[in-house]
Amino acid sequence: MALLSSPDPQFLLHLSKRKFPNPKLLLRNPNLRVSCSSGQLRLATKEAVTIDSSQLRIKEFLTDSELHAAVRLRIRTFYEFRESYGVEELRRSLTEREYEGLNDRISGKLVAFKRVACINATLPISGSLISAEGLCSECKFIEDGKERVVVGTLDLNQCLWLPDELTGRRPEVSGSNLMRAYISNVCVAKELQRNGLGFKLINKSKDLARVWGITDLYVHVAIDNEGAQKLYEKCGFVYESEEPAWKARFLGRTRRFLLWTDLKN
Ligand SMILES: CC(=O)SCCNC(=O)CCNC(=O)[C@H](O)C(C)(C)COP(=O)(O)OP(=O)(O)OC[C@H]1O[C@@H](n2cnc3c(N)ncnc32)[C@H](O)[C@@H]1OP(=O)(O)O
Repeated sequence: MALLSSPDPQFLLHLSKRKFPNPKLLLRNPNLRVSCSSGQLRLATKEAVTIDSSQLRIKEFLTDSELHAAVRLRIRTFYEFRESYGVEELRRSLTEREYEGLNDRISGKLVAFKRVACINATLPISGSLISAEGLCSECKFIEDGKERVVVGTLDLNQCLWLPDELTGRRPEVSGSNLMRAYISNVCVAKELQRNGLGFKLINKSKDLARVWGITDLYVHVAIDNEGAQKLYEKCGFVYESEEPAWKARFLGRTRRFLLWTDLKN
């Protein structure tokens, strides 16, 4: 199998014009789509949306409507739905369940969480974003009478551990002084990935964590999610531990790494 981590579009176009005997290509460039039928490699460039950085806002959510939009982005990113009878109902119930859970964590109803913030990256519906119709209709919200779209989101959780996840070792917990936090639910709209949004969101969460007095920040990542691992590595996270295979099997999911970064400096 050919493994291309940064395929050159010209090279792929060249390949696509030829019969390719066994074109099993594993592509990791999110802006390229490759399909293959009867030995013919087909290449399509996904509609890439560029960002006007001057319009980008990254901050903790303010309104209920924005929180709903952030949850819709999560459901859209983390679940794959096949269009079929009842799929809308399923989407709605997942969204409601996630919204209620997040709202409970943020409003302090769950004692295991000392403090939780949902940090969103948002853009106005204008310019090149208009071409991302699905994203705009699903993830829009109103702010000061104007429509904006949640294009990236994550949670910052100040707590000892997250349910069903590995627990960080640092810092040792003394008294009620909880200086450990975890980032979770990191996602960027697929139309806008590789524009630096993930990096900016993580940096924003580090800033907020410092304001909260956090010294040790953690994130869990599936061992096969290379894109996210590279992002966390770029943001200064390093390996601390990994989930045992039996536990991942028991929970019916891919094994996770636990990554750590020091916020003391
Ligand atoms: C705790 C958790 O939530 S783990 C789950 C993480 N979330 C997901 O997997 C959901 C689906 N994926 C996504 O939403 C996005 O791809 C994210 C959040 C992983 C990355 O967001 P993006 O905005 O695309 O990342 P961003 O553009 O900031 O990339 C920063 C760096 O991360 C690395 N990176 C990001 N995506 C990839 C990728 N697909 N392949 C390789 N490297 C990648 C690169 O080093 C990149 O720097 P570069 O562009 O200068 O090379």
